[in-house]
Formats: sequence, structure tokens, C-alpha cells
Amino acid sequence: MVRRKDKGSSLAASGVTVAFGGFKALTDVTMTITPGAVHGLIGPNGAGKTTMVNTLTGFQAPTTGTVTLGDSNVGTLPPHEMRRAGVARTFQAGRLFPGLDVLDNLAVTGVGLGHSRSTSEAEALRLLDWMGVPHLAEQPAAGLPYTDERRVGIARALMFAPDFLLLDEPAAGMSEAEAADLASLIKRVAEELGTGVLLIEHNVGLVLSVSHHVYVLDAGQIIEEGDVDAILSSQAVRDAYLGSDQEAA
Ligand SMILES: Nc1ncnc2c1ncn2[C@@H]1O[C@H](COP(=O)(O)OP(=O)(O)OP(=O)(O)O)[C@@H](O)[C@H]1O
Repeated sequence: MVRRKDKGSSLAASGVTVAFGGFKALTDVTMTITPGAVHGLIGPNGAGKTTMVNTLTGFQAPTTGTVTLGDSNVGTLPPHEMRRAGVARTFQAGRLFPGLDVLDNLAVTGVGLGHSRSTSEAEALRLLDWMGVPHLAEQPAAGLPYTDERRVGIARALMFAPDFLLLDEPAAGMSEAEAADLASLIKRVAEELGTGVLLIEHNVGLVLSVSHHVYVLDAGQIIEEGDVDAILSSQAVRDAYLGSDQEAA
């Protein structure tokens, strides 16, 4: 195990609206990510899921509403300060440094967080070991198989055990078996590290299999939230999403 934290504070959006010119990508969204639990965020294409992740990680300032971390208002912090405050994310594209090996890709993040190079390398090795992929350490980032690239992206986000981890479509392009491995990793992150996870996925079955609480966005608004049973029995969800081109499982 890497480390478990019990910080108790939450990452929350309250009444968040994000407007791009006259278009509202999010309207009055309220959402809470609690430590040690997995939260799902689903919704049709263009619903505002990535905009929500951007807003919770400092990549997008809310037009109105607040983002709080514990008691602190963090809505205007830039991404690197959000990361230092304990809020990490992955991206749909890997965004690794192709000229570095995996160990160095992770160590760079540690150094960016203010740790020494040797402490960062030790953390990277411990983390890769905890994830069951120690053999990746010396692999060049360029040319990594797709699934390993995804794993390294998650490992990088997990350097020095952030309090919150936001995953933007981590299973895209994965086989069923690979998505199942990812599901078990996501559960371990919440259970063993105490991290609060927000999972955005088009793979609704994956989201429902790991999430304690699910939010459903449609056209920038939360149309439903609750546990898996609540989502599966929601007519609003069926109408807006599950009944369109996606299946629940
Ligand atoms: N920087 C921007 N400027 C203008 N419009 C934007 C911007 N970013 C996102 N949008 C619009 O906001 C809406 C929500 O986009 P967003 O990417 O958050 O949705 P999504 O639910 O993540 O979609 P997908 O499932 O297709 O990834 C879309 O209509 C998108 O075109």
C-alpha cells in the first residue's frame, strides 16, 4: 500500500455555471466529491462532463458559483496550485513526456510538487509497484502500449497520494478485460489510499460497477444523482441518456 489519508474534507462545486460567450456549458451545477469514495459522472456527448472536470481542477474558472476544497474557496486557483492542494486529474490524451522513461515522467511530477528528485523517484517506484506494474519504470514513454500509457497517466496523477483524483474517460479504447483491471484499480485508489475519485466515462457499465454515487449531466445540468439503483430506476436518465445510444451495462 502506498499511503492512506483520512483528511475528511470534500471537493465541492456549488451552483456552478460556466458560460462560453452566450453558451452555458454548465448551469447551476452542485456536486460533492468525498474522500475514500468513487463518484461517477455520466451524460451524453456534450453534456458538460469535461468542462466540469476542468472546473474542479483549476483549468476553467466558474462564471458564477463556487468551488471549495474543505473550507477554502479554490475556484480561481490555477491547475498547478490545485494539484499542490491535493486535486489531481488525468487527461483523455496521455500527455506524457515522450523523450523520458516512465520513472522520469513520474519523478518530474514529484519535483514539480516540490519534492527532491530522489524522494520523487522512490515514490514513483513504490507507486508502480503498488499498481502491479514495476516493470514499466524503465520503459520509454514513447511507444508504450495504449493501456500502459493510460496506467502511467493515472500513476502520474497519483504521485504523493492526492486527496482527490479526477479521471477523464480513462477506459476509452480499452478491452473489457482491461476495463475490468481499471475498475479494480479505481476501487483500490478509493479504499486503500482514501482518495476521493470522480470518474467520467462513456462506459456506463464501468461507472455503475465502481461508483458509490453517480451524477448525471444533460445539456449542462444535473438531471439525476444517487446510488446505482437510483440511476438505473430513473426515467429522466433513461429519457436523456440510457435510452439513446448507450446501454446501462
Ligand atoms: N472552450 C470552449 N468554448 C466554447 N464551447 C465549449 C468550450 N469547451 C466546451 N464547450 C462546449 O461545451 C459543451 C460541453 O462540452 P464538454 O466537452 O464539457 O462535454 P462532454 O460531456 O465532456 O462531452 P464528450 O462526452 O463529448 O466528451 C459542448 O457543447 C462543447 O462544445
